[in-house]
Amino acid sequence: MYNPIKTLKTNTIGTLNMLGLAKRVGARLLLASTSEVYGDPEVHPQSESYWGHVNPVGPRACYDEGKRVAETMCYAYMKQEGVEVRVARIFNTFGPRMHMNDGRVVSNFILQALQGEPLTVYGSGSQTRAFQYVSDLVNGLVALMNSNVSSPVNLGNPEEHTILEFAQLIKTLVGSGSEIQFLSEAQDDPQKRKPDIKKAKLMLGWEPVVPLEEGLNKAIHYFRKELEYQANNQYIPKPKPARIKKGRTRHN
Ligand SMILES: O=c1ccn([C@@H]2O[C@H](COP(=O)(O)OP(=O)(O)O[C@H]3OC[C@@H](O)[C@H](O)[C@H]3O)[C@@H](O)[C@H]2O)c(=O)[nH]1
Repeated sequence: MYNPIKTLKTNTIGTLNMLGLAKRVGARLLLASTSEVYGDPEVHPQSESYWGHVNPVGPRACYDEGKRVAETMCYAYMKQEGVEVRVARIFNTFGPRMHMNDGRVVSNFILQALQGEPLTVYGSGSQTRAFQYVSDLVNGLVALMNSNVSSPVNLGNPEEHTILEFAQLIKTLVGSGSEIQFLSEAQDDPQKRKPDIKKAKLMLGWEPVVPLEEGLNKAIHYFRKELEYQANNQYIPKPKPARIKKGRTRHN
């Protein structure tokens, strides 16, 4: 996490401000919550009824606990002030126009594979994740906002992969000769993660439709173009014009 305190402030004070605004103008508020509320789960797959297993003082805590309290605040404002809330628990999502350096596994592996650098697997790579394409998420969020479901809903793709399998898949799709490099395990890294999406299917009529490889090919295409663009548009600073001194004009 780049800035834990800012992350915590955004998730707590930011959500509080938005809830106050929603109350004042009578708006329905969408909270982009996260699968991180389940922490390193003891239940698999994770359904919305699971309370989670988060280390409150670990390195992920500012994000995880920040989102957990954001959910708490939503339901306090709903019950006490009548604010309408919709809470999406979003699982790992990717697609074109994601930030190249956001540090998550999809962007890291694609960039590394395209640049011929080693793909950095944290730990043994046996931990699992389920990756969702961005347009599926957007459709789920629209369906949620248009529904009358005020309790939390998982939005994710339930197709589960180990991180090592995922590294190999990216290498194949990119056609890359990069090696796989094993680095030390990230502290408190969830070992398994897969959404139970029964609730979204039943109550929103929603499920992901974009196959993983199709989505990854679109993301790879985007990253390739971005790298080409950056290589062709290096910023070359122009020499500054000479500074003209203010003050009395000198007459020599
Ligand atoms: O270079 C990398 C980056 C990540 N990883 C591993 O890949 C897995 C996925 O890590 P990511 O950083 O992409 O993100 P996570 O899945 O842990 O959480 C992310 O997606 C789900 C959302 O709910 C969270 O809000 C978001 O932070 C982890 O096990 C991580 O250790 C690597 O092995 N190498």
